[in-house]
Amino acid sequence: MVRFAEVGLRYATPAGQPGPAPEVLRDVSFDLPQGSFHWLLGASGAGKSSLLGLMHLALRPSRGEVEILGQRLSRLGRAALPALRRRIGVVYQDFRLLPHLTVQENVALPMRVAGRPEGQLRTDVAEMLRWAGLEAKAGALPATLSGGEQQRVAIARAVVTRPALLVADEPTGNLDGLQARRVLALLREMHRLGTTVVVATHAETLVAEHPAPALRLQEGRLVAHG
Ligand SMILES: Nc1ncnc2c1ncn2[C@@H]1O[C@H](COP(=O)(O)OP(=O)(O)OP(=O)(O)O)[C@@H](O)[C@H]1O
Repeated sequence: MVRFAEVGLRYATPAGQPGPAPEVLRDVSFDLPQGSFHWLLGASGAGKSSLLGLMHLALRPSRGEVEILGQRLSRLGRAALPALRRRIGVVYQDFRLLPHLTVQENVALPMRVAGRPEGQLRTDVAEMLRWAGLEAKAGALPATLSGGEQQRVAIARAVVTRPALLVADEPTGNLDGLQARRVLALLREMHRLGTTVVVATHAETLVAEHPAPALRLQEGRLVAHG
């Protein structure tokens, strides 16, 4: 489902700096089975966001092989990337909702982009809003919602197209304990429904409450997997 083999990642060298930038991920190898749930742990700067960026195809490895949903990136042309990306849901710490669109319109957006018919779109969006406990907020703009509500909109938007892989980058980082638990409950529910889920976090309390296999990074290297 997700396979990394000897992966290295180096960002572009900033202009005016001599030599290549250092590798921020080094020799990272692991295999995540379909339908698994994994925490992604590590100190600030360890490389968690970079690793997630590779998983959701925002980045390409500088060396090694990344295989996502059975597709090897090294063999995938640029033209094939958008279709593969649409099978991956992404949730960010800062929600990244479109501020001028209502909750309902934000959740509908990936379906519009995928060209789904209007009828199916309305049914699926309504179902997602119910699932995320947001029916009463369907017509609201993001700025009028709490952080926890905004993150639940972001999750609904990430999963409305039923992605096979869902990655979340510090999804509870801006939330209090109760809101964080509600957000995590939605991510766990997606896992129960068969989605492969990876959640990067610093929230040790949540991790302790929900024991699951973890990938642990230290200075760009994978130091634990299991
Ligand atoms: N766009 C970028 N260009 C250059 N270097 C970057 C870029 N993004 C991240 N880095 C560097 O890569 C390393 C890993 O950063 P990354 O954001 O992946 O870590 P992280 O574990 O997610 O940290 P945090 O928990 O603070 O979000 C850091 O040294 C960071 O400075």
